Amino acid sequence: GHDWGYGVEDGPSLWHQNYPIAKGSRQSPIDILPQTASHDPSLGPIALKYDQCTSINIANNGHSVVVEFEDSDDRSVIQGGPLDNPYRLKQFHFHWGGKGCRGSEHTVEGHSYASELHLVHWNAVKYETFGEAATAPDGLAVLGIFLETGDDHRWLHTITDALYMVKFKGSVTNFKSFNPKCLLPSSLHYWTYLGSLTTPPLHESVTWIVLKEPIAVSEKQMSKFRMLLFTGEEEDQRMRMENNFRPPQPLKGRKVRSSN
Ligand SMILES: NS(=O)(=O)c1cccc(F)c1
Ligand SMILES: [Zn+2]
Repeated sequence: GHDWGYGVEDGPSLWHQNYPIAKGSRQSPIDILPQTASHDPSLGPIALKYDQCTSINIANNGHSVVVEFEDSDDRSVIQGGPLDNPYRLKQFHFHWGGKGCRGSEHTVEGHSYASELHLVHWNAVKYETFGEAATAPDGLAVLGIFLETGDDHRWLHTITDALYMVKFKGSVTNFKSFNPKCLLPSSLHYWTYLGSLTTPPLHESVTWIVLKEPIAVSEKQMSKFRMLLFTGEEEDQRMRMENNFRPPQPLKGRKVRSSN
């Protein structure tokens, strides 16, 4: 049922009631301090092999808008950097704020961005299914990309133009042959640390790779995300989908490494 959300009655400060790991030792997101992040020369570049990727659909799951991918083989993977294996692309989704407000999950020296894109990958070398990987300490790798408001993003239109089709919670529509490579910034320099899912069940199974360079999107494009609803078509109380981000969590002694 509806056991968690981002409201006053079910928001991030209450998630620990049903998900005690919310107070765990490797929770996400975090506030990243670039000066404290150690430059690790052993950290190679990340490689994104998305050319054969196959998007399937775009859906409103009541918490975010998600684009799912065909993950029955290694056609689209992230590898290198802190990762020992290639991790298979499963889905991507976004977190954002209200009009003109901040909405990213990770922050950089307390600075938050308008939105944050998460590309979710799983370790299909060691685990049979995404579900199994999602509960393993080295099961998932999530690539985080900051979105800041500025110029129109040429390729984000493909996504924002489809959002009207998935306005209500539970709606899903075809979304074929979208390659998320077009959403990457020019630099793949990153910070990396061991963390968790940023929504329930908050499993501590994520190697986070957060790109330093944000991408620019227009306020108009951001406003289209805010026309999505947390609520279903049948519900009479419409709730605009916005501020669907978890605030930074305690670092608890973790080290953040920098690619360079
Ligand atoms: N926001 S996130 O940590 O990327 C995430 C939350 C829940 C499920 C998932 F696959 C990814
Ligand atoms: Zn996310």
